[in-house]
Amino acid sequence: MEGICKRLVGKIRDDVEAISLIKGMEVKREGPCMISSLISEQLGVNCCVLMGANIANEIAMEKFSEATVGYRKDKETAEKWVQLFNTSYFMVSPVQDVEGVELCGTLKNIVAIGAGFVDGLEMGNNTKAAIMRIGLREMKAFSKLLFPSVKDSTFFESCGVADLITTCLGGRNRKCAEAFARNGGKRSFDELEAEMLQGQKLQVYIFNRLLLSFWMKNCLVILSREYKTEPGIFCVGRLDCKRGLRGFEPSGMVRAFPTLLTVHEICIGRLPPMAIVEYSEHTPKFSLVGGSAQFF
Ligand SMILES: NC(=O)C1=CN([C@@H]2O[C@H](COP(=O)(O)OP(=O)(O)OC[C@H]3O[C@@H](n4cnc5c(N)ncnc54)[C@H](O)[C@@H]3O)[C@@H](O)[C@H]2O)C=CC1
Ligand SMILES: O=C(CO)COP(=O)(O)O
Repeated sequence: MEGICKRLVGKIRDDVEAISLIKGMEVKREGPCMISSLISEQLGVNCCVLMGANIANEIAMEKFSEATVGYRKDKETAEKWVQLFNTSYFMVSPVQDVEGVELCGTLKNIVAIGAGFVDGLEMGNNTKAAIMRIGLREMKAFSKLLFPSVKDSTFFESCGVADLITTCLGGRNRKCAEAFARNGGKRSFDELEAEMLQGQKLQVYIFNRLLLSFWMKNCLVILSREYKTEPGIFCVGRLDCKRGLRGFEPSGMVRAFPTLLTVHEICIGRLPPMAIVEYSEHTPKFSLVGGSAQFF
């Protein structure tokens, strides 16, 4: 994104308004970076986001769907985006929660991989629904951990539960994950992506691959920062913000976000596809992130 933005610097007017349709995020050494923030910072413009249950070929066929515009402060601009995108078959609603909307569009892709594993293992609809529900709960918790301003209500908009459902039923991540599980994890995602997606790329696979390293490198930073404002809330596992990384246990993260991290472990071959249910069935130890009601 930075490379693309750099090419635009100096070529656009100051009063330009931007909107990002990119479902993903950059993971930098200093922490996660939302694409809308990156665009705002690089180009010095306000940037909203448009996310929702919007598999492209269905929209191209003008089948009815909904979408969500996430905005920061300026409702008037959000209303303009709504007016611009709204059609008789594409219904757009504004939500003042840019990070929440963008994180929904990002994190649902990880849950979709989990749903694909369930399909590949032929475990049925109840199991898939369970993974979707547990995944949604972890999406919300993880989003709020990153941005405490994220609203619960955002997860009930098109960008939230609706996008999660469509992606887990008909998306590309689900499709490749199904094939991955059918092959017992023996064929890589890169290989399956090249073979099955006809030039399309998996969504946020990179983020997924980096999830664990992101946690290792950054959770202390995030936790310490937030710890100052919300005492007692941000303790994962035996990580104690005051004591630094001493006593840090990756298993604490698994206990707090079993589904998101199990998907990661399966993708990199550390766990077999079947682990998706073995770990997800453990009740997440939300007490580990303390003040659990604030997240879940
Ligand atoms: N296809 C869909 O149903 C939907 C897609 N989106 C979003 O729209 C965006 C585009 O999606 P698609 O067209 O389906 O994806 P795609 O996989 O067909 O195309 C993505 C393109 O981005 C290029 N790319 C990747 N990294 C790059 C980089 N660092 N610099 C320059 N180019 C790079 C890839 O080579 C590829 O050509 C994605 O961000 C996706 O999250 C959102 C909603 C629905
Ligand atoms: O974001 C999407 C649907 O809203 C596209 O989903 P997939 O990337 O899973 O195909």
